Amino acid sequence: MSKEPDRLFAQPLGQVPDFAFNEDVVRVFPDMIKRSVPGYPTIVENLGVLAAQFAQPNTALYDLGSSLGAVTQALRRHVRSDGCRVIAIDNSAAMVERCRQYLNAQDSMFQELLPVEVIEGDILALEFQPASVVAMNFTLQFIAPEQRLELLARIRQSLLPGGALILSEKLRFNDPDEHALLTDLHVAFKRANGYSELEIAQKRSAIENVMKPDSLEEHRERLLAAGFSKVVPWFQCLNFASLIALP
Ligand SMILES: Nc1ncnc2c1ncn2[C@@H]1O[C@H](C[S@+](CC[C@H]([NH3+])C(=O)[O-])CC(=O)[O-])[C@@H](O)[C@H]1O
Ligand SMILES: O=C(O)C(=O)Cc1ccccc1
Repeated sequence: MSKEPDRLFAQPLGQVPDFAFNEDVVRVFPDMIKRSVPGYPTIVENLGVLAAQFAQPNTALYDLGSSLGAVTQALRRHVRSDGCRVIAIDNSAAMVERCRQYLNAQDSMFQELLPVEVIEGDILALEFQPASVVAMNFTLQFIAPEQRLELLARIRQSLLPGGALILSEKLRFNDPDEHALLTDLHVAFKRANGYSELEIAQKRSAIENVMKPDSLEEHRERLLAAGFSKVVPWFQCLNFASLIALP
């Protein structure tokens, strides 16, 4: 499968277009996300372990904004509860097409994997079925800020007792010094992973209009407003974190 390195922002682009999950991004996505998101492999691997603790028999497990299905693969490998199925959804046709190929490859390599359905669609228009695990791994930050609370409230309503939402996001920080420090350290992480100053600068301007991170405090308050009873951060690496929200 694709091992193509991410060079999408290596040449001067003049006007940098807004970031979109198109075919060019799909081709380099595994490399891009690993070199851009500190802790990403650890989060994905442990998401499967966490999900296995919350999964209830005969329920749906959602992977919202599934991209190439990395989280779906972890859910299928780790969850052992009877009668569970994974529903992966993404609104990028290019992502969904490649995701289905990766999942077919996973099917041919492992036995006893959970069944999976991959939907090309908008999570804002999704009719949720009763679910025990909802994973949103770096997807909420791409949803328009004014639509986030309603989406989380609908997820909360679909969650069964004993289940959980696992939410991973890039964070903003209310304290300007903390924000500057962790942003600088994230740039150092990208540099250490081989990105040039030009690549880092052009990617920053590509995502600034389409990806709007919130602070941990904003996440906690909104999750409580959406009806969740408890919010527990379980991972943070620099300005990237993952939370467990309990119904
Ligand atoms: N409204 C929407 N409806 C459906 N999908 C959407 C929507 N908005 C954005 N997306 C999709 O959400 C995904 C976000 S990437 C998730 C990584 C993955 N979870 C991973 O763990 O590898 C995060 C990142 O690239 O930083 C993209 O595939 C979008 O097409
Ligand atoms: O690259 C960045 O700076 C990010 O914040 C993460 C990211 C990763 C992949 C696509 C878009 C944003």
